[in-house]
Amino acid sequence: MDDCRLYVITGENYHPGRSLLDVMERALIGGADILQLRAKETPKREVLAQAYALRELTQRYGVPFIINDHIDIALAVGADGVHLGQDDLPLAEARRILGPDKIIGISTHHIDQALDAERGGADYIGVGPVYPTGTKPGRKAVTTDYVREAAQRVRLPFVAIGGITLDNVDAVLEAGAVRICAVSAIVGSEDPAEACRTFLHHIRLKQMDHLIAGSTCTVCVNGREERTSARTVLELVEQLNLSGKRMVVELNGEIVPHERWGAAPIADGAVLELVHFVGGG
Ligand SMILES: Cc1ncc(COP(=O)(O)OP(=O)(O)O)c(N)n1
Ligand SMILES: Cc1nc(C(=O)O)sc1CCOP(=O)(O)O
Ligand SMILES: [Mg+2]
Repeated sequence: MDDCRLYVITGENYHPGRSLLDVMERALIGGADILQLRAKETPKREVLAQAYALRELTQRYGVPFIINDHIDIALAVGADGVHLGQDDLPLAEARRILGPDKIIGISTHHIDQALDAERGGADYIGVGPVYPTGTKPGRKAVTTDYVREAAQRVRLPFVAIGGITLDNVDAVLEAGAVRICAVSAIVGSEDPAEACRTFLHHIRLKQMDHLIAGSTCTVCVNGREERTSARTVLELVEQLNLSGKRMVVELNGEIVPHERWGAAPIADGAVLELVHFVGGG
């Protein structure tokens, strides 16, 4: 999952007259590096047949294959894992059934759900819907604010999903996503291979921006912008020559206990308040 950048999900209603296998193979040719079978309105036996066919296709391209919702189908066809939502089988049960090696992805719409999934042993999370989308009508968009929050606070790989198109993907990447997931913008496009190539081009350009900016990021410390290569609160405190000082550290509005400084990640845009006690008595 770490290396995946472009996650493509099936959506048969988006390509009338073109076969599922043809469209998904075009996505793979364009560089999709993880595929999910999601078929909400299809009879289960048909989903099973589609799953066998996509298992064979993804194996040919050496790409992980995930089944949405149906753990039994994932096991039957030897898929690499499943994707589960907040109302699907709980993560712990799914892990018990699937064992330690299968990939389990969990949809999240709020940071608390993301942190729960992380603690519960998910392999990745979905963060969305970033924008309103006809693929999940009626779902409130979480906006790029949640993407930004996930980028700062979640250590697990996450994929941004929901209403992402070639017109808005830069804003999602700018918010800190490094993995993009899409249905309609890819399988509904005239040329899914070209759509994938263009998504990947945007993703790589953003990766290059990060490299060019070096390994530093901009954080706001007590109201002042600082560039830092620190990746944790502990490293930042050391870089500011404040080690050993009695201090309370607030990261993005939350106090970080001293024993967690070494594990508290700092990402671009982090806001820190370092309250440093001077003198005694
Ligand atoms: C990568 C990814 N993220 C989110 C979802 C949505 O899953 P869920 O919330 O269970 O909703 P349905 O897809 O089942 O309608 C997903 N499938 N994949
Ligand atoms: C299936 C799904 N899950 C979402 C979530 O936020 O959990 S958004 C979504 C739809 C993604 O399709 P499109 O790229 O066409 O908007
Ligand atoms: Mg589901």
